[in-house]
Amino acid sequence: MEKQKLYVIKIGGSLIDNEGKLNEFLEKFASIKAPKILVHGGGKLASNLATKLNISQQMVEGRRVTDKETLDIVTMVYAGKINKNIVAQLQNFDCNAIGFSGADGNLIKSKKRTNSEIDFGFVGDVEKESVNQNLLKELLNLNLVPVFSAITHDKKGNLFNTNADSVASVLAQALSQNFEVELLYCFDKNGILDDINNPDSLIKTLNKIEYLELLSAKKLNEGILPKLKNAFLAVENNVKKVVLINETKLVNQINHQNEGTEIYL
Ligand SMILES: Nc1ncnc2c1ncn2[C@@H]1O[C@H](COP(=O)(O)OP(=O)(O)O)[C@@H](O)[C@H]1O
Ligand SMILES: CC(=O)N[C@@H](CCC(=O)OP(=O)(O)O)C(=O)O
Repeated sequence: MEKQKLYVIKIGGSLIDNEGKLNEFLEKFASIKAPKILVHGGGKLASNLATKLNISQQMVEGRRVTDKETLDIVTMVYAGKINKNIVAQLQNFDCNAIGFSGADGNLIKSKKRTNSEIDFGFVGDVEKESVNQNLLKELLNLNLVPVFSAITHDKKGNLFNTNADSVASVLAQALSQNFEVELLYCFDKNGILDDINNPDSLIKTLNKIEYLELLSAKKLNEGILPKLKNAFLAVENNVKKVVLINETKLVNQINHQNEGTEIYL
């Protein structure tokens, strides 16, 4: 039997930081007819609040080192302010959104990140087995639209900060068992650029070998690193289509006009 199409769509800091652009995006997202899940980051907003509160922040390879104070900030900002605002805006566009952290309904478990030379603190890593896909399927069957922040839990009472690109990837991987999943990473560039300063240098398709070449040529840095790592993990784990696109191109992408960078093995 043919699998039903499902979109897993991830948005990040620069869009969330701009109320007007975010609302435009959410109106387009709400208009997608197929089942869909939204995953949001919000790193910029969390960094701004931390600066105001004089709590210094450190990013390593696109991931935030998260001490207890920072965990409180990201929980409030991601699972609170941003998640609830997005849900309210989607409701305004007649999209029956429901907001979650990974702890809600035990939807996404994570394990403290330990496989690194530095201690990231309260940062949790996720894998496709971490996703409670039975509950997610039930929610989608009810025509609800799950909206995820990147806060997860270990089921021992601890919350963890998880990279939002990783959350989107594992959701897409887990749901690929039952759906034909298209994973879209929406961000502020047109896709992967060969020259970060030239918006016309879009790379339309990227396979693993070309990716490793870009890495060694130092053409990829910081925020794009977790995005690409997770994009490749998704295609390696049966996600049907993975594309990195400009956040203004969502409707074109849904209408099959490929405009960003499509990821291949
Ligand atoms: N080769 C590249 N092509 C596109 N973007 C790149 C590249 N190298 C680095 N980047 C940077 O990665 C950023 C996206 O990562 P990030 O800011 O973390 O996005 P988000 O918050 O949406 O997850 C882009 O805005 C860009 O500055
Ligand atoms: C562990 C870790 O790095 N978590 C991320 C979660 C938010 C995120 O990914 O936000 P963007 O998608 O807007 O970058 C962070 O705190 O920045």
